Amino acid sequence: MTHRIAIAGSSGRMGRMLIEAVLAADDCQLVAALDRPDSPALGQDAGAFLGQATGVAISADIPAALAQADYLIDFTRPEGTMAHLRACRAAGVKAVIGTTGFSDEQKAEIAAIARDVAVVMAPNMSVGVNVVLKLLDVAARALKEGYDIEIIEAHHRHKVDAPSGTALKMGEVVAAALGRDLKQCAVYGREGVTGERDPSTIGFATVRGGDIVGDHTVLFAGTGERIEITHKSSSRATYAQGSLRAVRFLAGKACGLYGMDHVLGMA
Ligand SMILES: NC(=O)C1=CN([C@@H]2O[C@H](COP(=O)(O)OP(=O)(O)OC[C@H]3O[C@@H](n4cnc5c(N)ncnc54)[C@H](OP(=O)(O)O)[C@@H]3O)[C@@H](O)[C@H]2O)C=CC1
Ligand SMILES: O=C(O)C1=N[C@H](C(=O)O)C[C@H](O)C1
Repeated sequence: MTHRIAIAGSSGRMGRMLIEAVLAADDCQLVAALDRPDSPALGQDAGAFLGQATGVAISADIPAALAQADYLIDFTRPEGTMAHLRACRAAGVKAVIGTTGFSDEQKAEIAAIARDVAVVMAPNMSVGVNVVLKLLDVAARALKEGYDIEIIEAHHRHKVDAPSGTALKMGEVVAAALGRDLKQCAVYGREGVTGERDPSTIGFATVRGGDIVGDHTVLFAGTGERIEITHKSSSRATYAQGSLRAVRFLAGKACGLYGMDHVLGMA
């Protein structure tokens, strides 16, 4: 079976990685590449950055792109993803969403759209991070008492949202395992005279610099010992390969909102 794929944000860091992965996959066909209406890349061949002619020109015409596609893979920004998803619902095109930084209202709208069309959404498509999420559930349940929990993430200088979607997901997993609500217990940075640490909190620290692809550590700090569970990405190819696994998973689904835990058989 050939999966006909449109890529949104095709000139972005992930967009390019996805185009390369789709072109290399025997069971996938690149049928459209989208960018913003003011992008200087419009009209260029989607494979130009690889020195490859694909015959697919980068365009801003969302309905025309989706008319040729069975799937859209979207790593853009929340407002872009929402516009693309509404068009996916209208066109009956399944979606893989990697974008992070959605508001609660946007997440609710995505869930509503997924009642009509199948969607995989995950803040991190790598197999490794999704295994780490399972490890965190086990660790948090075992370390319920006497351990302070801090989540530290580091990314490249171009990242616009903080904490990362992955760090927030890690916080949600840990909070759920402890029976806490992340919205009530998260502390996003500290400054000045903060007072002693409240043991019921989950702290977040964000580092931005250079070309760091994506590092995440969850620290369980007790008395006399500490446990650190760390994942480090050294290539965006893992996110692209995870996205193609999500496309193949969606082939068998008509509607519903799924995560990478479903795709990887770990739900
Ligand atoms: N789930 C996962 O595994 C991963 C998720 N991400 C997430 O993916 C997203 C993109 O990351 P990255 O590729 O590094 O970002 P880039 O900034 O490199 O690329 C974003 C692309 O989306 C386009 N874009 C921006 N805003 C809009 C819009 N409103 N409508 C349509 N297109 C738009 C950009 O165009 P222009 O340049 O013209 O603005 C660009 O082509 C981020 O949210 C990031 O956190 C990243 C890696 C892995
Ligand atoms: O913007 C990035 O680069 C990344 N974003 C995702 C996130 O916010 O968690 C995933 C990965 O860490 C890379």
